[in-house]
Amino acid sequence: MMYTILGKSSYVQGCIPKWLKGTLLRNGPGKHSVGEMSYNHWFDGLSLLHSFTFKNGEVYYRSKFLRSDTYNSNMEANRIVVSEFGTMAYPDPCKNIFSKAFTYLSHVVPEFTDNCLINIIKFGDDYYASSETNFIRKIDPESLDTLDKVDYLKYLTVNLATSHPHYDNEGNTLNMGTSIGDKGKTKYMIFKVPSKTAADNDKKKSPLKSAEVLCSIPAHHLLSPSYYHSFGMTENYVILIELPLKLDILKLATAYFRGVNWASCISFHSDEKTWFHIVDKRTKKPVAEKFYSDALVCYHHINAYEEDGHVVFDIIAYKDNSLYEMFYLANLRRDLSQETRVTSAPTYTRFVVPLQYDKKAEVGVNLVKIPTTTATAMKDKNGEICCQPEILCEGVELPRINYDYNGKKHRYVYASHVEWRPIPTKIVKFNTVTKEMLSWTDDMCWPAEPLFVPHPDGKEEDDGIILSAIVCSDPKKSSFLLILDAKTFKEVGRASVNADVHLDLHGIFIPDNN
Ligand SMILES: CC1=C(/C=C/C(C)=C/C=C/C(C)=C/C=C/C=C(C)/C=C/C=C(C)/C=C/C2=C(C)CCCC2(C)C)C(C)(C)CCC1
Ligand SMILES: [Fe+2]
Repeated sequence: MMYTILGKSSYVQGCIPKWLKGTLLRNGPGKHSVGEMSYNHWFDGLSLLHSFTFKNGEVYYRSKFLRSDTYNSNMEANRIVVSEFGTMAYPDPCKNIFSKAFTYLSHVVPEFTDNCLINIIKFGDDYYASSETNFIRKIDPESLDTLDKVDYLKYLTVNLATSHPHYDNEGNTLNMGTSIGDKGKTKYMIFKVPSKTAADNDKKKSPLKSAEVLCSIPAHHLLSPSYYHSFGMTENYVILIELPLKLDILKLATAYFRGVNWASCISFHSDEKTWFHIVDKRTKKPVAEKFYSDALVCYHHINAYEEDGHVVFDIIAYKDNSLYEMFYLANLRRDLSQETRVTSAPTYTRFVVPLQYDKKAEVGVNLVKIPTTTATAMKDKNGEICCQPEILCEGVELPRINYDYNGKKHRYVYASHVEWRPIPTKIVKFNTVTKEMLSWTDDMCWPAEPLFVPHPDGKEEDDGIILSAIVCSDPKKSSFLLILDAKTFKEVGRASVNADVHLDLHGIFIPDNN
């Protein structure tokens, strides 16, 4: 078993920029078996936090498991006793189906997992490890200790919430969640947690106490809300994509005693539309027009911005949900043969939604008036607007931008390059205007999501560096933190870590402003 690791990097090759001060804090699945039992899916693994702290040109590494209730219960039982999205767990495996059903019915609303393995969210001055259930776990960003267990349901009626919030210019956090069956309605809720609140004076109060619902959008179908993993935000609008990738509430409610995992209650409907909801933050209402496109799956929004009366939003899109299938451990263990590869590549996709257009325009006339894009939007015979995207490139995932450009027109995107396998081998910088791609790769190196840190005196969008934790699959070499010049994508330095580094998912950089 792995314990806390804390140490100074054993050696630094190249250099660590003097101005780089702060902590890179990341989250991801770090343990996929407990005792004799294993999870079914890579996204189910127990959260392992790790951090790289930059101080006086040196790098300090730290790693700790999130001591969630899920982690503690599993460790105590020496097996998996709490269900995750891809693994249904039975605390008492000896029970027959009837007693399982009884246990289930006597806990009509079972306690969901607090194994928050996806990302780190900042609410007010607090940092939380997050997943997509109603629980988040406050953490100490310095020691990586696990603190309070926070239930969104105490403050808002959200049963699920994303791990990819947005932060506005004032530092407020905006996130989106799904409220299932509250007052007979299933709806998507956009909520805002102010950066500075009355809770600042009372450190014991959660910043979520001041959470405010900006807008609620009813789901198209009461019993089958869509799954979403992130959303987009411009200066004035929030973009929610209602995917035809849907949760079936009736199936979810019976999954436990049917002996299937929750993931089997999600399905992709290739014959349905993908709806775009554009919410005006000023009026707190969605714009009246109905915008849609063909069926697609999206986990990560890249960025969104306003241009000449249009909302432009960039996402990583797929033709189906095969990415989730690819990450089942049985598929990962299998030799990566043709059948286990994703059947649909991640594509950098741009949609353009016209907000101001000639309302008398004929059916079939392109309403997009931005000359630099091939994305279109046309009225159909029902008066709804059908959008067709522009594809900018293929094979990129885990996208990051210079976050100072979030909501504004960006040019550069940093991402993992995906070659039809779940193993990352390359990170890239993509220029959305010239379509030029710069890349970094090295033998037996698996780079994590590349994160951009701006230079404090930077003038241009790409003035800064890229940080990525590299897992080295060569047992003779150690894993390291990679630093690239964001402009040239050339290596500035690497700091080797004398410990096992896990392949993580997402994280944030916390600048040290002192
Ligand atoms: C509360 C509730 C519940 C539960 C839930 C849960 C439990 C959830 C979880 C969830 C989760 C937990 C999710 C996750 C997700 C994730 C994702 C979506 C991710 C993505 C990723 C990616 C995309 C990646 C990629 C990559 C890598 C990593 C490496 C290599 C390469 C690549 C780039 C491919 C239910 C439904 C039952 C009911 C209702 C209520
Ligand atoms: Fe994500």
